[in-house]
Amino acid sequence: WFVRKRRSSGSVAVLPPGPKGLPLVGNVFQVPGKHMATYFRRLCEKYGGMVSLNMAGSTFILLGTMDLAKEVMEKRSTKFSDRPTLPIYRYIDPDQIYWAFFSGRTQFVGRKLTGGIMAGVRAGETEALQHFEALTTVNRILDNRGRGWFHEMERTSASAVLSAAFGLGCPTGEEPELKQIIRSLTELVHAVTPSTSIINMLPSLDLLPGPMPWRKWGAEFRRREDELFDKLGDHAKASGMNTWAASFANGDSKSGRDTRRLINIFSIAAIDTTTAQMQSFVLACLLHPSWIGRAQAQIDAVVGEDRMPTFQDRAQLPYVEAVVRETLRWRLPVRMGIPHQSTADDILEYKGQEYFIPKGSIVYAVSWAIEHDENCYENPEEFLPERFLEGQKLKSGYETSAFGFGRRVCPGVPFAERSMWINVAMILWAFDIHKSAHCSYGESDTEFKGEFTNPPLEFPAVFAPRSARREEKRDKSENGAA
Ligand code: HEM
Repeated sequence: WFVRKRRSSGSVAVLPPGPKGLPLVGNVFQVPGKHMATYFRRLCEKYGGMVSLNMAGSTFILLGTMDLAKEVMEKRSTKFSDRPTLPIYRYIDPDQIYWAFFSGRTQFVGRKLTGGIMAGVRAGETEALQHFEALTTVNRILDNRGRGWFHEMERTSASAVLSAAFGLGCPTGEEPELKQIIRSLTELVHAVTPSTSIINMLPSLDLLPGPMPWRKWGAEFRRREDELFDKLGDHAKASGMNTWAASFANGDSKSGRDTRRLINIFSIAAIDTTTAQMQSFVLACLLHPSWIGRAQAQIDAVVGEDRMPTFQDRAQLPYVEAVVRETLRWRLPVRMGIPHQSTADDILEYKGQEYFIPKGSIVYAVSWAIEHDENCYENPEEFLPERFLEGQKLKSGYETSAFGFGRRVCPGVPFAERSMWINVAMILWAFDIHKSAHCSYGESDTEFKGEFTNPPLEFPAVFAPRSARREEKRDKSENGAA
């Protein structure tokens, strides 16, 4: 456990500090099955930003400040951009179509294709459909008087992605493809949370021969997902539209490699995260409502009552932008990021001490600590959009850890931020959101799912239309992005 590296200068670098573990297994039994991010954050706070854990021989390095995460994952990205594999991946993704979990050729091709797609998103190509989805959400919440709003966030996030990726909008939430994709996602997120699958914790169990439950489940999961994505791909082809699936299907044809399937991870990575973010936005309205009046005053001044916000208003609505940023900071969906793995030994100087990071270390940029670092954010538990504003303008130099770092940074950022912006703008324009009479929802971890992505657990909320005029105007709103 006392790994040290002697430098040519004669000085000795040691592993970053961390809790004492047991012989052989190290800290394995100290890391909780759920809410790992909270445990990691506590360690980062206790040990001063950088922590190491011994997980039965493999080293976990936790980075709990923005500077550390940028130094390791951005400045040293040549050594820190691999992904650790979990034993369960072998069964759920034998062909490595989930490039988010692997490195090498699939990741390279995936990112190249995504670069082209996101250039289109930045140029506004998807704004019309994102506008339409947000408008549908407002209408559905109004029609249902707020009932089912929680799952509406799932519908709108999934429908926006399925429209862009496959030309398949899901306006009712009852579409079988939407239900299948959400079921798939729930199973996947559960399986890839390091502590929830038995062979992730005890890989030697995988030496047992025969039809073990994880093998049976993995094969069945893959079969179902392939069938679903084949169906979605066929739909995209038949639509003749300029979909993301079409770009993936045509991509990298020189090598003859099948790139069609890479769309799988690209679309599912988009849904759970954006859903969690929208649900946390509503939670912020319930638990920390003091800012809402200021946001609505700006929207009212720019947009008025006679039409709904559109992407064309974005530059005039910095407060909405600040709300999106604060939601991403306050309750981010992927609280401990997706880990990177190092491919070479390294030495890092931090607070006057040299620390050794051995090759093969599994490195977490713990966003849950980074975004609540008291040295960067005053009262980090409060929801205060103003922290991103300077007077009426957005502060310059915005940075967030919510989308990860370096070569693995989330490629979907332009799409994600547009979806969040238009939904937040329209919901604030249309509704006053309150706690329902019997809702005692709080902020503790018990109110969150605590897995790989970390949405709040379902809770009721009251969506009161702000005026009869808005209610009347909502479904007559023109598609302002077109
Ligand atoms: C609020 C929304 C989102 C959040 C918070 C989020 C967060 C993240 C994070 C933390 C990572 C890991 C980055 C790293 O390893 O350093 C990631 C990777 C990824 N995200 Fe997102 N994401 C969001 C939306 C999206 C969307 C909309 C898409 C696609 C349209 C997407 C596609 C992906 C893919 C494919 C990866 C894997 C990249 C790789 O390994 O090279 N995400 N995301």
